[in-house]
Amino acid sequence: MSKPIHFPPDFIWGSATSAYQIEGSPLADGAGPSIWQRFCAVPGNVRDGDNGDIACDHYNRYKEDVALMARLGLKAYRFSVSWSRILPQGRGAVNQPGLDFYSKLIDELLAHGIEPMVTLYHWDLPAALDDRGGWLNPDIADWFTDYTRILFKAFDGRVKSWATLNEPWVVTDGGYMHGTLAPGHRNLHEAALASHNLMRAHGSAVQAYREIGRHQIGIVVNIEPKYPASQSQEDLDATRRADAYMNRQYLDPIFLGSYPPELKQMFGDAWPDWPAADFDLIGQKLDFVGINYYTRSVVRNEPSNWPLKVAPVRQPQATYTETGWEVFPQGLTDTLTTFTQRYGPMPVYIMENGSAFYDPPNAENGRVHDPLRIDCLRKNMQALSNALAQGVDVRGYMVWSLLDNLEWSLGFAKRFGIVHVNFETQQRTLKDSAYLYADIVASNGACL
Ligand SMILES: OC[C@@H]1[C@@H](O)[C@H](O)[C@@H](O)c2nc(CNc3ccccc3)cn21
Repeated sequence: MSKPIHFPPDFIWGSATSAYQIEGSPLADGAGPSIWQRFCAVPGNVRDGDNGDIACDHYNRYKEDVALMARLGLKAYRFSVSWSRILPQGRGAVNQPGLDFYSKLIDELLAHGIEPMVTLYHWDLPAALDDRGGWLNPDIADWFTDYTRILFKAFDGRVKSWATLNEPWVVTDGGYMHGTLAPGHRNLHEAALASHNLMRAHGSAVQAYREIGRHQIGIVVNIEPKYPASQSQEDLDATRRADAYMNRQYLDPIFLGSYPPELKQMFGDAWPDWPAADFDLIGQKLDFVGINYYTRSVVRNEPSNWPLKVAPVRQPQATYTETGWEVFPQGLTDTLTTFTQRYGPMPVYIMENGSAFYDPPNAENGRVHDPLRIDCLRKNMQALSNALAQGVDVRGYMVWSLLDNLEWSLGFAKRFGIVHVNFETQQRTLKDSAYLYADIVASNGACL
């Protein structure tokens, strides 16, 4: 028996995207290249040789896309700023046309009554900074802070919600541990260093915001709850290692003043004793935490798997998405209640939640029927409502994603949008899930 679904009257419903995945025109109007421009140019890095040169052409079509958001009745829109549009060299001279684009986007959103929620870094590091070591160079904390100050000064009068980083775990694990994402490194020592520098940069930017800003700032982390495949000690230990590495690595230093001890055990001499002063910087008070939830993982011990010695266990009865993620809405409830138990009550936003399924437009009527995405959305709404009923202070939900877009190294083949994009014609078509989401927004969930 499912529990009654209820959301607070001021609950904020929105959608989320990121710059490199939707904008296109990466070098337009003086912008500099990012590490994703470089990564996509290396054959084999991205499926089908896809890249962000055009993507959803949002750089030119942002007014059309804001009108879509208004058509859906969205109250907020989470987007990221491309650092190298603002600072083509990553630091130094400001590119005014880059600032102008985001200023126009923000004004268009506000004109439609849609709150802009800005992510300052969503993986697209300026290539010029990568040439100076990127996240491996301790100076990046200052480079990032200088960049964020420019945006705080330019937009804090109109932007009331800022997030420093999107998913430092993915940046580190994909970009420096396994090399599956830009900049494509595979090095344990580099992964540890990049991870810590990301957190130093985060703390430094929050510190700067406290001097300049008047609204709220937080961080966005991905949480994938881990469940042991068995109650054997090996599997219980493996589950704890996986949870420490993916879920606690970034929130513990912010809220508890130290990294999970499992990290030193896993990384060995690749994990130094970080300076105590760094934790004062990292531990800046936040106004909210953004959580991206997609799936859970059932974990077993696997000694042969570098470096965590864990392996996922597929669940035979479960539904899996096109990205191989189990549909497990209970994991959303568990993520939120566990967060509150570990770090205490504080405002939380679900900044990403969605699913990739293959839903081609109907040849006759052009409609895009996406029943599996609808089922996933409905179940996640129930799970979110259950977390609220258990007292978790969830303030809003941003569906990932507004548009089908460039799914990083998976290219355009994996589609998360509630709006279908024909990448040849750039035609947008509301999927059935978009109509449902519009009803959810309009009724504040009462339609469910
Ligand atoms: O994969 C869907 C989205 C992606 O398009 C967003 O840019 C990114 O913020 C995002 N994060 C996750 C969840 N975390 C994750 C886990 C393993 C690999 C990659 C991402 C999913 N997504």
